[in-house]
Amino acid sequence: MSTLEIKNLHVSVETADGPKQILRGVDLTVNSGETHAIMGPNGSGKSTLAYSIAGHPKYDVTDGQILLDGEDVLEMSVDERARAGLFLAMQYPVEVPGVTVANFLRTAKTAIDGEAPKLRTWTGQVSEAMKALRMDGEFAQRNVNEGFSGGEKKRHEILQMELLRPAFAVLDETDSGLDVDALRVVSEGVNRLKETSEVGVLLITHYTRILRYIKPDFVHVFVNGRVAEEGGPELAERLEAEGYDRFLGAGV
Ligand SMILES: Nc1ncnc2c1ncn2[C@@H]1O[C@H](COP(=O)(O)OP(=O)(O)OP(=O)(O)O)[C@@H](O)[C@H]1O
Repeated sequence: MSTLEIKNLHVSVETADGPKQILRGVDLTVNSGETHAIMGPNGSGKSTLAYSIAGHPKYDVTDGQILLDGEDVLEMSVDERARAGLFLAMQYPVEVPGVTVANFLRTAKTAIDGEAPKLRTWTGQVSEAMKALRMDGEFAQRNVNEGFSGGEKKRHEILQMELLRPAFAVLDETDSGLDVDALRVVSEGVNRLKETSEVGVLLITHYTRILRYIKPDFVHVFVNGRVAEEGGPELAERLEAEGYDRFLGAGV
């Protein structure tokens, strides 16, 4: 069993007006096999947490710790974090012109495992995962995210996750922009990984609809760079019914 611990995390970002403090003391522990939903109003710092875990250079950790089984994640480079088992499905996946999906996936798998996967087994795994995600086979020959629709980009993020089989996956608004069918297909992908591995999931979302497919064990409400409230799945239902007014008025 693995544990991802976030302790008293403070993060600032460099802006045109100087550094801006975004995270102001986040504490969160995710164990293998658990699913944690992170909800909260726009601008409360959810993506900042995701990028800080992944190691985006724009985000400066000014205090606190991120530990993976006691190892200091903040000392690791981005690729070391990926090899250690951390995965981020991005809110806005970037285009990589000139690199096909097939090449990208195989290169990532090779970098993470330290050896190239056996071609025949790998090709079979990729086409099976693509089929399960209702992705046309020709996708493998397209350049990463180039001309992909919003839904196709999100499916591609989940395809990577299924094939790379991380210890911890952070899904940053993977549900946004998906139609109902795509939402179900993407959720099934996450659930397949949950059923066949001990993955711990941090699911950033604005909507409870994805939580009907991917059942969270815990829900955390982010407000103004901190966790303002924590609870079980019922908390998500309450937020949907009541909104965030009670937090915003309280000056948390
Ligand atoms: N590079 C940056 N330059 C300036 N401000 C930034 C930058 N990155 C983040 N911020 C600011 O930090 C705050 C938190 O942003 P973040 O994207 O983490 O919030 P969020 O909770 O994910 O929001 P949303 O729900 O709208 O996606 C916002 O006010 C945002 O404008």
